[in-house]
Amino acid sequence: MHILLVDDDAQGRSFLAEYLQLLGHLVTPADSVDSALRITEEHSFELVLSDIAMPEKSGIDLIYALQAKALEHRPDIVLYTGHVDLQLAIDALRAGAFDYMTKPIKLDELTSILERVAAHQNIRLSAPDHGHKHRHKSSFQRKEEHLQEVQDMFSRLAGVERIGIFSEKMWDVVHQAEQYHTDRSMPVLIQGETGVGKEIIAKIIHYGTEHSSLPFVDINCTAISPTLFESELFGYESGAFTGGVRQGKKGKLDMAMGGTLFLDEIAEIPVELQAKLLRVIEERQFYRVGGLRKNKTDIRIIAATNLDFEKRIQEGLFRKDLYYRLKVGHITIPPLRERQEDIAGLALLFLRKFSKKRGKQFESIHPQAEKRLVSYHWPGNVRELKNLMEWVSFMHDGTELLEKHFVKQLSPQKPCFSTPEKKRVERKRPVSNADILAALEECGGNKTKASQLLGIALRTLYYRLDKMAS
Ligand SMILES: Nc1ncnc2c1ncn2[C@@H]1O[C@H](COP(=O)(O)OP(=O)(O)OP(=O)(O)O)[C@@H](O)[C@H]1O
Repeated sequence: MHILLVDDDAQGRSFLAEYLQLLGHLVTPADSVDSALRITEEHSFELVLSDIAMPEKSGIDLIYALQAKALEHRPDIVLYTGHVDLQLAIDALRAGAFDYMTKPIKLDELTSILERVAAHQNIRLSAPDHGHKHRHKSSFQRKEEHLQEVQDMFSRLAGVERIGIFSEKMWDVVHQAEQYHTDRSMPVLIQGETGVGKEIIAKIIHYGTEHSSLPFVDINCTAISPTLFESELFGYESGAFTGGVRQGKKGKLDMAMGGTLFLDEIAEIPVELQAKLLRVIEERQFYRVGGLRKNKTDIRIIAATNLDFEKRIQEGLFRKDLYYRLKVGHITIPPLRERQEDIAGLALLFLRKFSKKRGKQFESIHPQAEKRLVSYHWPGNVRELKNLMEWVSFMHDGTELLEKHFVKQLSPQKPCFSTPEKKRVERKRPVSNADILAALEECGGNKTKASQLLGIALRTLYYRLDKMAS
């Protein structure tokens, strides 16, 4: 890579330059932000590696100045600083830095960042070209190679199932998650529509880069009744309930000790439990149901929601103090339709995975089919795309995914049922699994239509289907 190295300290600069050259990179040094900006007018770089604190302008000023320039090729920017300051790191990442390091720079950390920048730059260079069929195909093949590289890296880093990241917006999200991983005391709130990948990001925050073997315990706040919620979360002492286990039971807080408690769908936690949860987070201790002894906690809290928190607060359904306590760290995952660069890569990843599982041949996606996938609005986000690819590899076979394989499954932009509200009011009993299957059949497998027919949220339908499948 061609690296622009910006540091006012000549000694530090030459030490770093020497190391980067030893790794085979071409290094251009600069001693200030202004001189770096002048150099970028004549040369193009894959990486700008810069100190944050410099006498006149800072590394963060450099990010903004580079963003304002119409560069032919956009470099990734990595900043470093002598102060361990999480806020500064967050500011740098928010400004658009690719990553952040603290001095003294650890060479293995630097090497791993360089590898990630190289993979990221490769993805940029292989952005799909929709103009010409043959160019399109070769760019797709290049993308497949990089996809492999990136997936391998993520399965290694996060210790979770293979994930695909192809858009800059998602790379930014992943970098923020890795940054939050470094401070366990900071609660993190993840917001985003249903199916965008909030749980995956929660796992990256938890597992981080060193494959944490500490527990990751999740609790779905919508799936448990208020009475059970308390015993699920706090556990109970022996004799607390008639019918409870004689020797008592550990709660999720106990199970998550030393690790992470992931509170999914947090905005829907009953109001009466919010004060108790706030107390646990603030005091880091809790009572079991029926217990007299205080138990200490040492857990990281990550919460997620797809609801509008501000609205819940205004409606009196969520405590403001708990909201602010949870969102000390904060990540928003954009919906899939706002990161279209992810769609083709993820579709191919899922298509191959499910084809392999079912002994089918699917290997690639026809450009017309890709165009259709990319232009669809994906109300169920990545989960909907994943389910669609599973359905296709179940129903069809071939080497290339064609538009006709899936087009009938896509829901129209506008719901086809004009009176979903009326239907919702008419339903008096809870939706059973049989109702769900019947609705899906009636709607030809289209989940958006089926959820409207049933009068339940699309995400509730996905949740119920996941439960039925497991
Ligand atoms: N980047 C990705 N790569 C691979 N799979 C992904 C990615 N993002 C999401 N998925 C898959 O999509 C599905 C939905 O993701 P996840 O459960 O993390 O979403 P969520 O935002 O937590 O949804 P909900 O709000 O409904 O709980 C999962 O099966 C997950 O594995």
